[in-house]
Amino acid sequence: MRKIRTYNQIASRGLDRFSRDSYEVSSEISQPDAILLRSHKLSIDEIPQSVNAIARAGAGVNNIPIDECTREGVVVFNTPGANANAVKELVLAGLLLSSRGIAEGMQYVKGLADTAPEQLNKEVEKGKKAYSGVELTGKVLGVVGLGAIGANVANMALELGMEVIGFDPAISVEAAWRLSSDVQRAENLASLLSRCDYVTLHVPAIDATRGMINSEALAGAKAGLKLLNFARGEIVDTDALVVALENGQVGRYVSDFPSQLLMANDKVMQLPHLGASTVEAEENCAVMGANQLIDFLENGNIKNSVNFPQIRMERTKGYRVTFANDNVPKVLSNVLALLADMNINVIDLLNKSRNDVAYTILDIEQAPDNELLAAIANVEHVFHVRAV
Ligand SMILES: NC(=O)C1=CN([C@@H]2O[C@H](COP(=O)(O)OP(=O)(O)OC[C@H]3O[C@@H](n4cnc5c(N)ncnc54)[C@H](O)[C@@H]3O)[C@@H](O)[C@H]2O)C=CC1
Ligand SMILES: O=C(O)C(=O)COP(=O)(O)O
Repeated sequence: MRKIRTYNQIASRGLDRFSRDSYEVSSEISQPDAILLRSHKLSIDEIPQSVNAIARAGAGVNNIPIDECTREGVVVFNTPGANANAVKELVLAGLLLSSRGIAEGMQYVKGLADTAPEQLNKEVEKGKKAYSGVELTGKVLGVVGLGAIGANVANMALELGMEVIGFDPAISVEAAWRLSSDVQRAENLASLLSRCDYVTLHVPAIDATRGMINSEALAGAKAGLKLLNFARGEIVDTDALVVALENGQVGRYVSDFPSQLLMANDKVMQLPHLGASTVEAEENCAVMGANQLIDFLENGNIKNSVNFPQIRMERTKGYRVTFANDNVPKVLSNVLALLADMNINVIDLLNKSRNDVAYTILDIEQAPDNELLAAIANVEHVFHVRAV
């Protein structure tokens, strides 16, 4: 019986992927084979030795201690694109909320609850001028990060009649294919900020992006910028934002990562972290995360990992062993020499690497015993071995 420890609310369509005959799935398990989670901030102490893999049902993996996981041979997955449409639709809401007096107007109408029915229409007409706004069509939108979400947002904005400028120094080939050729390319963040009425952020929280929207960046922005942050709170330097809101450099800030510092600011609209909270996105992410875990636990295959190479080997016959090692010469040949010494025949093997990590799937003729697994683990530079 394999064990899956869950954190957060994972959609049941995903959990149902684990057959009850072979898996125990619960938020109470103490020695799991794998972890399935969403935004829970996972500390290294919550990852016992028994864990071989962690799947993030979502995009951002800044809640997982990836470097430590890699060192322990723990494969970390995410579910690229599975919630991109949900975020795109909330960004559309953010664009509208920052342009029209929707939230404030609703608040105003609620305040008229005690108005006499025959007076209501008159009061509404009297007050409405305070809530008029501007249209999106013809305005310039800057999209920072053109991955699964950013590309979707950029294409949507073109359909709304906006002019779209994108910035992504590391855009992937697939993302570039998804992007309309009408999206203009900014050479750098400063150039994008200086030209846009609206800017929406869709980058991961990594060292290069934390605080990238700082006082210097904001000082170069077009005055009255409407800034949308549905990426991560820490990408925007909140202290700098408070100043920019005060001096009018930023006209509106909409985010689903609320900050205490911005609570009382009338120019700020803060939502709960709702970007991926739709039935569809929650199901897509949970199913994709569960499928990836199952294929890894049962076959050693890796798809959509953020720290291990992509690898897949068809299962034919024999017994499967996988191992991870530092990506240096001679490790594979040393393991094969060891197998030869032990008179163990190899049926098939596949070896892939990514940065400092190499990973091998090995199908052998006889069932691996503890002695064999220990011998492979003892080969210099091997740091994880598993009989699958
Ligand atoms: N609010 C919410 O509920 C959600 C928020 N997110 C956040 O959005 C982020 C993006 O998600 P996806 O588009 O699915 O990821 P993705 O990996 O498809 O796209 C991220 C893009 O950012 C680009 N990038 C990285 N560093 C950059 C930099 N310094 N400047 C400009 N571009 C840079 C990458 O090249 C990549 O194209 C996630 O990492 C997560 O933090 C994701 C899903 C839901
Ligand atoms: O996928 C992401 O990066 C998200 O931010 C979504 O977070 P959630 O799964 O809703 O806690």
